[in-house]
Amino acid sequence: MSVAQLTKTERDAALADLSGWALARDGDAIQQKFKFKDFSEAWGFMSRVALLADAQDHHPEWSNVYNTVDITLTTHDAGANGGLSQRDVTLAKAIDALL
Ligand SMILES: C[C@H](O)[C@H](O)[C@H]1CNC2=NC(N)=NC(=O)C2=N1
Repeated sequence: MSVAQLTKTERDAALADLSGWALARDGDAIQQKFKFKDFSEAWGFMSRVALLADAQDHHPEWSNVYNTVDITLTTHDAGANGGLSQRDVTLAKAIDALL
């Protein structure tokens, strides 16, 4: 199902309201790298994000290397080939609220 892509103005406003997220993929995604004390802390964070993501039916693209978790948020169903939508911003805010 198609989801509305944020306009440039909406995107800039959303970004100003988030902490630590940067635009990626020519504005079609936001990305942040999180760093933890060790693997256990990183995995605990990922578990909590996974529950949030599934509850929102909106899933991150991510990778983990020991104590770091790199998250990219984009909406597959927005725009022609994926884009940034309010669903990404909502999930990013919920992730920020975990920390
Ligand atoms: C059917 C299901 O609701 C969709 O495929 C959801 C699942 N999770 C999703 N996650 C992300 N990141 N983008 C989507 O467009 C998306 N769509």
